[in-house]
Amino acid sequence: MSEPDTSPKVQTTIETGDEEPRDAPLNTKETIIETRDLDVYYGEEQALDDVSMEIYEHDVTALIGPSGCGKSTFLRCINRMNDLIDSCRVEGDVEFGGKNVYDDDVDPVALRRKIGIVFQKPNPFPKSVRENVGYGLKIQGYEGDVDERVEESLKSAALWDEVKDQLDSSGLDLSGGQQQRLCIARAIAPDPEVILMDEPTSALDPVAASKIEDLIDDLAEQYTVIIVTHNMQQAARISDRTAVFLTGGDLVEYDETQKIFENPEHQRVEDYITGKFG
Ligand SMILES: Nc1ncnc2c1ncn2[C@@H]1O[C@H](COP(=O)(O)OP(=O)(O)OP(=O)(O)O)[C@@H](O)[C@H]1O
Repeated sequence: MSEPDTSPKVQTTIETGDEEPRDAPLNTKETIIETRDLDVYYGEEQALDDVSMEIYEHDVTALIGPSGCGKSTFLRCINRMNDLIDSCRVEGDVEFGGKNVYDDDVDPVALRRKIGIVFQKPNPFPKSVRENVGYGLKIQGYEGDVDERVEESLKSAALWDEVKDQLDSSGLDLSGGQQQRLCIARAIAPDPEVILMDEPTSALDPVAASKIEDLIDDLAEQYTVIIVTHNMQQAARISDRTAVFLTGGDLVEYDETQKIFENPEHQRVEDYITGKFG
C-alpha cells in the first residue's frame, strides 16, 4: 500500500466536470483516524485482513471494491457499530484522535456522536422532522437551545429551506432524498467530527443523489467524510482519496483519487476500475 504522497493538491476531476479543487492542499491535512493491523472476523470468517490506513481531516475518503470485500465492515469498525453484531470480533487498533476506540474506557454511544453514520436506505424515526434531528440531543441532555441546533443542522444538511414550514410533520412524509438529508442532519446535530456514509445515494434517484453529492462536498469543509460507494464515477467526482478493497478484506491500494483512477500501482486495481472484474 502506498503512503500518502506529499505532492501539491491536485484536482480530483476524472471525467466528471467537477471544476473546483478543494481548498486545502492534501499534504497539509492531519490524520484523524488511523487503523493498524485491523483484522475483523464474523465467527470463523475473516472480513478484513490486516488493514492499516490513515484517514485525513476534512478529506472525503471513498472506500470502493467488489461486493463482500469488507467496505461496510471497515466503516462500521470506526464507530464501533460492529459491536452490535454478536459474531463480530475485531483485532488491531482503530485510533480516533490518537485514542484506540476499542479501549475499555471508550463509551461507544459517545463515540457515535463524534463519528456519525448515514446508511444506504434513509431511516428517519417515525417522528416529526424536528424530533428526528433534536431527539438525540434531548436524550444526551444537550444544554444549548435544541430548536436552534435543529435549524443549524437542517441548514448544514441543505434541507432547511424545504422543511422550515413543516417541522412538525412526520419525517416519513418527506421524499427519499429529503429523508436522506434529514438523516444527515440527525448525524450532524451532536456536532460530530466524522460522518460515515454507507452507499448514501444508492437508493435515490439521480437528482436526489446529485444533491447529496453536492452536500458531501460542502460537509467536508467542516467534517471528515468517509463514504462507501459502488459507483466509481461518484468516488471519482467527490473524493480526495480512494481506498480500494479487494476480495478477502484486503486493502490493496489507497492514494489520492486521481492517482487511483488514472495511474494505479496494482494491476488488480486497474482491472477492477476498468470493469474487468467486480
Ligand atoms: N452481520 C454479518 N454476519 C456475518 N457475516 C457478515 C456480516 N456482515 C458482513 N459479513 C460478511 O463479511 C464480509 C464483508 O462484508 P461487508 O458487508 O463488509 O462487505 P462490503 O464490501 O461492504 O459488501 P457490499 O458492497 O456488498 O455491501 C462478507 O463476506 C459478508 O458476508
